[in-house]
Amino acid sequence: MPEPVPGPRTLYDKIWDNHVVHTQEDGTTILYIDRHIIHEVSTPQAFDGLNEAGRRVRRPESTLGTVDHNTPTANREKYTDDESFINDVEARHQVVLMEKNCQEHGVVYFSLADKRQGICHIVGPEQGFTLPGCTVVCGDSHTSTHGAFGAIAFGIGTTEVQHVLATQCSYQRHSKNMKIQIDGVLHPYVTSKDLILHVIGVIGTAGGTGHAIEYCGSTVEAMSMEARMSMCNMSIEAGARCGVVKPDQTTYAYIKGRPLAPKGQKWDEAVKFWDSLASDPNAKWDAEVFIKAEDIAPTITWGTSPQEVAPVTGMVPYPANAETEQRRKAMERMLEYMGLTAGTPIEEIKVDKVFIGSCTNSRIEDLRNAAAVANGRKVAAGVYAMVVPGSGNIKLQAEAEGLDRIFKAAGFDWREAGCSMCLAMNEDKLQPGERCASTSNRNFEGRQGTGGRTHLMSPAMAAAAAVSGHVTDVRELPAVPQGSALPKVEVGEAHPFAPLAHTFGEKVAEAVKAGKQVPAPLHKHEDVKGGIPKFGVDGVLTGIAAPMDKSNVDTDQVLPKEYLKKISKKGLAEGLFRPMRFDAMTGKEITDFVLNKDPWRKSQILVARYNFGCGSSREHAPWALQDFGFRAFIAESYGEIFYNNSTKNGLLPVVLTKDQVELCIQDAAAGKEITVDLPNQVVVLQSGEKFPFNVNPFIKHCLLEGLDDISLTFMHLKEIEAYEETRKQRYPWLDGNGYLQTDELGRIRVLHEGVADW
Ligand SMILES: CC(C)[C@H](C(=O)O)[C@@H](O)C(=O)O
Ligand code: SF4
Repeated sequence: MPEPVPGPRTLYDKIWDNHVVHTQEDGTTILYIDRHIIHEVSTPQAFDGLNEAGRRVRRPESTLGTVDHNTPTANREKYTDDESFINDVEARHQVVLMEKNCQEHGVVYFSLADKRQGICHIVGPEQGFTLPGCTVVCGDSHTSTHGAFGAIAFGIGTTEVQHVLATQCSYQRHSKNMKIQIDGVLHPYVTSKDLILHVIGVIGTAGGTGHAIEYCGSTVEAMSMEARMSMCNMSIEAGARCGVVKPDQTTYAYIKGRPLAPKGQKWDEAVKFWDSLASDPNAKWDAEVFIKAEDIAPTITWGTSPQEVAPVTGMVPYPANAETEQRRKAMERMLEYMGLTAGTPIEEIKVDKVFIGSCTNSRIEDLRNAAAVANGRKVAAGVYAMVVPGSGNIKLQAEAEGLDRIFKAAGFDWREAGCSMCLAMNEDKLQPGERCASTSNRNFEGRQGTGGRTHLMSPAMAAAAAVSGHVTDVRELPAVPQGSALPKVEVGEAHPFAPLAHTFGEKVAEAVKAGKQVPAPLHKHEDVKGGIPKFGVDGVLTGIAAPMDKSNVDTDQVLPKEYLKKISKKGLAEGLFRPMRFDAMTGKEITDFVLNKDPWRKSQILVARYNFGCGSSREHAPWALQDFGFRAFIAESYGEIFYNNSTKNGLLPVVLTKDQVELCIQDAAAGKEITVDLPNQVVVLQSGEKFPFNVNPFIKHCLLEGLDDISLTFMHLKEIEAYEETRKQRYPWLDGNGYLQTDELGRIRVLHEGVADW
C-alpha cells in the first residue's frame, strides 16, 4: 500500500489513499473495493461474462446480494417461490437468475422469503455492511447513499460489476473535491430531502460533475444517519461521483450492534480509526458552496429534471423569464409534459397518486414523518397513496411501532419492500397523464410510468399531498378535527434499529455446509484474455452524426426501464430513445425524430449538449446506442457513470466546448460526416476545422488496442494480494464481517449474526 500523500487532505482524499493498489502514470488507479452490493438488474450480464471467461467471485464475503428493482410489492404471506409469485416473465427470470448466480458463486443473497431483503442502498447500511472509511460500490447510481457513513461510495455499470466481482478492484480516477457547507437550523417540517432538492436547485444537475461532494456544517452535524443517507443519496442527481459525510458519534451509534458491524475489540479498534477520518482544516477545495438552513422551505420539483425545484410557497416559473432561448424551449417542453401552466401556485397542483418509498425516503424515520401527518387524517377522495418500506426489516419495525395501522386507517396501501414506483419496473406504475407526489429521486419523463408526471418531495409533504389531494405546505395543514372519525393511533416504542427477524439465506448455507457448489475464494489462477471492440479503423472514425439539440439527456430517456429486464447486451437498439422514436399506441416510427430519417438512420456519432447520459447507471443505455450503430459521442459533458460504461464497451465520448459542440450540431443537422480521430485526439469537420480533445491515456490505450480491464488488472495480482495482506493487519474489522467468512484453509464459513454456525 503506498504511503499517503503528504499535505492537507480532504476526507475523500484520505479514504482514496487508503485504497490505492496501484496508480499508473496518468493517474488511473486500481482502487480496492471493500464492499460490493449486487442486485438483479445490473448483474446478469456481469455473471455471464464471469462464467464465460471461467472467472470466479474473488471475495464472496465482501459481496452482498438482494433483489429490489423488479420485485412485486404485493403481500408475501402466500409467497412460496419466485416462479409462482412473480407474474412478469422477464422480471421473474432476472430474480431467479440472481439467486442462481449468488448460489453458484457463494454470495449471500436476500431472497423474497428473507426479511432482510430490500432496496440495495437500504439493506447495506441496515446490516452494518456499509462502514466508515470503506469503499462501497454497486451497479446502481444511488450508491452515493452509503457516503453518509464516511465512505467513498459510487455507482458502477455492469462491466465494472464484473470487474469488481473478479478482482475486488475498480479502475478509477481521483475526483475533484467540492465542499457543500450547510449551517443553521432547518425549519420545522423541513427535512434533508428539502435540503438536497434545494442544493440541486442551486448547483444544477451538472454542478457536481467530476467532484466528490463533502457535506458539512452544523446542519449536517445535527442530522440523523437516515437524514444524511437521504441527502447523500441524491448526490448523483447533482452530477457528483459521490457524497460523503464525516463519521461521528451519530454514525457509530447507528452502526453499533448491527449484524455485520465489527464486535468487541475490533469495534474499539475500528472506532479509533474512524475518529481519524475527517478533512484537514486547511484542506484544499476545488469548489465550495455555502447554504443557510434557514433559507430552505419545503421544496418540490415542478419540471422533469431534479434541478427544477420551487419552494412550496412559490409558483410554476415563467419560461419567458429564461436567460437563454435554449433554456426557454426546455422549460416550455417541461411544462407541456408536466401539464402545468406558468404562474400556477405550487400548492394548487393536484395529485392523482402518492408514492412514499425508494432508496431516498423509505427508512423508518421517513415512515414516521409521513405517519405523523397521516395520523387521524384520511387520503383525499380520488387519490391512490402507497407506502413501500425500504426493506422487510423496516416493514417489521414500522408494524411494531403501529405505523402500518396509521397508514391503513388513513387509506394508504401498505406494501412489501422494493424499488416499486420509483422506477416502475414492477406493476406499480403511473398511467399516462397521472400526477404523483413522490418521495423518490428522479422526475424524468416517464420515470414512474409512460406519460406519468412526478413531483419530488419529502415524506411529510407527500403525506400532506395525499390527505389534501394537492401539493400542500405541510406546515399549514389544518389540525386534525376534534372527535375525528379516525382516532389517532398510539405509536409504539421506537426501536433503535430493525428487529432483524429473518430466515437465513438457507440455500447458500446448505450448499456451503454440504461443501457443494461453492467455489474456493481468493484462488490464484491463470487469467483468460477478454476484449472490447477496437475504436474505428486504426482509431479513426468517420461517419454520419445525429444531432440531439438537448442538455441533460438522462439514461432513462436513452433506454427506458422496460429494456432493463433483458439479460443480454444484444438487441437493445429496439428500445433506444423509444418514447421519442416510436408512437406508444401504434408502435410506428415518429417521422420527425432524427434517427427515423435519412441519413441519420446510419449515424455512428451522436452530438448532444451538456450532461449527456446523466442519471441511472444502466449500462443497457450504451449497449443500446452501440447496438444501433453508434461508436462515438460528442457533448460538453457526460454523466460520469455513462462515460465509464461507454469506454468499457469500446465507445468514445468526446468532450468539446459549447461553441465547438454548436458547430458539430450544425454539421450533424446538415447531414455532413464528422471524423473522430482518437490517435491524434481531434474532431475534424468536413470544412477541415479541427477541435482537439482530451482523453485519459489509459482509456485511449484500451480503446485503440481493444483491451478489457480485467486481464489488465490481473497483471497486478501480486499487488492486490499484498494490499489484502496489509488491509488485514491495518483494518482487521473489514475481513470476515460478512455472513460468509473465509477460514485459514480457504473454506467459506457461514456466519450468523457474526458467529460461525458450523
Ligand atoms: C437499474 C439501475 C441500474 C438504476 C440506477 O443505476 O440508478 C436504477 O436504480 C434507477 O434508479 O434508475
Ligand atoms: S433510485 Fe429507485 S430504482 Fe434506483 S435503487 Fe433507488 S429505489 Fe431503486
